[in-house]
Amino acid sequence: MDTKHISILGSGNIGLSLAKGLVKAAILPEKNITLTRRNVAALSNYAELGFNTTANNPQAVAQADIVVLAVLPQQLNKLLDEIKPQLNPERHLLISVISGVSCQDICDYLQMNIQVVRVMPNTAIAIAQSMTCIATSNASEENMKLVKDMFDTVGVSIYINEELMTSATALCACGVAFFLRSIRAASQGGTEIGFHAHDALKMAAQTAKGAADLLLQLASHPEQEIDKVTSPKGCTIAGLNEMEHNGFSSAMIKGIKMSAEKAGVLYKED
Ligand SMILES: NC(=O)C1=CN([C@@H]2O[C@H](COP(=O)(O)OP(=O)(O)OC[C@H]3O[C@@H](n4cnc5c(N)ncnc54)[C@H](OP(=O)(O)O)[C@@H]3O)[C@@H](O)[C@H]2O)C=CC1
Ligand SMILES: O=C(O)[C@@H]1CCC=N1
Repeated sequence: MDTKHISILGSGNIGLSLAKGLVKAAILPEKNITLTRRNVAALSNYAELGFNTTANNPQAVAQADIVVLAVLPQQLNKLLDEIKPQLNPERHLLISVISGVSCQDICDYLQMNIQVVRVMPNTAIAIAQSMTCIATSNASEENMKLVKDMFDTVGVSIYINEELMTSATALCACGVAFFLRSIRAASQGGTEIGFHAHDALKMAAQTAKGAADLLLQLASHPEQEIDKVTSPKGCTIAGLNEMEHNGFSSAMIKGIKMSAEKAGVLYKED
């Protein structure tokens, strides 16, 4: 893909994670990536690394083949107003990572039939470990493949129906925070039972990574692996049941449902 130029409009947490991932996976060099934000001074470290940085969105669009929209949902309409004169449906492919905004919402707002691919990565894209969901209502198969190939190099990606995008947001994008909070809680428990905080965090994180890899590498079910840990009358089942009495699974399920509901109204709330 080294002949393409990607402009990421809205280079905050996810936009920068994406840029780092693309470079790390050698999909594109820094010079083929333009990063924008209004406070462009905050991108000075990235300019030093060789990325193009600017606050000028129309100029960034004019340079690009692929335009990534990565602002907050409530910032989108203003951005679309700004770049509309530069957008060319024959040339540009839009990739939107914005939660709660459909491909059709973008075409309707622009009053333009431009190809839009909706992508939901997570921040682990910075280390090529994203779970990325991809959907469209109007992009060509060729462009869908291009986007999937791109995101496959920075983690695992799947196509989903666009109506499941807000669910994917909750499970996979918000999910990073949910699992991190679980690891943090485990480390706090570890400190209470005797480990220094930094040791407890490392031990909890590696334990979580091993547990996830048991599922991914062995293609097994969580309960199958849990059964191997829970010795009869043992300490694991005692701890696990105590957690369940306090609503562990229920809290995670309710949180994911709440996030999915919220993801669905982010754009409309504006
Ligand atoms: N964070 C995550 O894990 C994920 C986020 N998303 C989605 O990605 C989008 C961005 O989220 P996130 O990165 O967390 O948010 P951030 O607030 O970190 O990033 C948004 C960025 O957009 C910039 N921005 C705002 N308006 C403009 C504009 N007109 N032109 C150029 N830049 C602009 C802001 O900088 P400045 O104020 O300087 O302009 C800011 O850096 C959201 O829609 C979110 O739903 C999707 C998947 C995962
Ligand atoms: O919290 C949010 O709204 C964004 C979307 C998914 C992850 N972060």
